[in-house]
Amino acid sequence: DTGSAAATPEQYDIQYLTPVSLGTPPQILNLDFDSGSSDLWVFSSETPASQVKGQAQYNPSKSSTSKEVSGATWDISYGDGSSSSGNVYTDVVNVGNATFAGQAVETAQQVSSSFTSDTNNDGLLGLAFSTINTVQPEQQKTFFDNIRDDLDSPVWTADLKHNEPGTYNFGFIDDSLYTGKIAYTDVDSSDGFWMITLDSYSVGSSTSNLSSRAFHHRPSTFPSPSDSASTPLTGIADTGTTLALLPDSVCTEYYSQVSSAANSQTAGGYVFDCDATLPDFTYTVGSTTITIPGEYINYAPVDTTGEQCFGGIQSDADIGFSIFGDIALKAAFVVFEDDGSSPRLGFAQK
Ligand SMILES: O=C(CCCl)NNC1=[NH+]CCN1
Repeated sequence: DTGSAAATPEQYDIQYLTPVSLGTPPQILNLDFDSGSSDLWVFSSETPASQVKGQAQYNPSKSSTSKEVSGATWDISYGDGSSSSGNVYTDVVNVGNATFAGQAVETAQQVSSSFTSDTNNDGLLGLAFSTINTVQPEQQKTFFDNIRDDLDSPVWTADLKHNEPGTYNFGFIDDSLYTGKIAYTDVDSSDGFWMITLDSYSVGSSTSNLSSRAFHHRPSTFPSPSDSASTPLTGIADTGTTLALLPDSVCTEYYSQVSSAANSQTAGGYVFDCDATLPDFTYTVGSTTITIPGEYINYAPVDTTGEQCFGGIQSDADIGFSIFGDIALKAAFVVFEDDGSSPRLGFAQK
């Protein structure tokens, strides 16, 4: 079995929506595929009308294959402070022809205001590890965990793009979607996330040739060997988070290259003049180097005046790890591989 479906960005690539078929006859909802969480939940006939603003709603009573999971409930909160909760059914779920008959479909009886106002988002499809699925008393499996053994290969891939539709594939690696080689790195799934360590990063036109060998009489003004060219970054690959949330030291290093940049309390992060030229941000996984173009990091205007813009790189302070969100992932072809025992993440240029 394999599946392939489009990942279409909302404005400013704030999130990517993918059509999913639920039930019999098919009910199509557009869901946010989220490698940072593990619940498949949908706006439903059980969602109060006051909390629905244009979203499509899954109606289990209109599906001949839905079954209520008696006594099961779910309740989830996300890193951005949004939340939702409700009941649980199983039903047929089809993503681009990859199908599972008994997928847990979590129906929302409550959604927080940011979901209500997100009118095109009909729910989330979690793709982190099932150990953090929130259904009680019997935890449920993610769509990927359910279909993994039926897939040609135990992988799903993300080819997210800037301001244009990309692709989520299940069960196969489409070699036409990337260039060069895919470099893999081990995943620590102990917290339920696709947590990895990037080998290094660099800001702007790389100074990484200032290796200790090349400048053994390095003037004191040159970066020391501990500079970014060899500093690792540990964080989660999270398709459900819009920005790249990185350590304060990295943010300081990055925005020190942008003369108009300031860390604004009122805006909630680093802002700069919208006409600023931003440096690229590069990260490496093994022998593969991924460059996020500076223009991707000029994320969006702060307000309708369009004078100040909000950065795509922001601080990961108070989270405990970095979050490599869409800003970081859309520059790469990303392979999420899990054979059930030793998960890996693969990165390639494209
Ligand atoms: O919640 C997180 C961060 C986990 Cl540390 N990512 N996924 C998501 N979905 C909606 C908003 N954010």
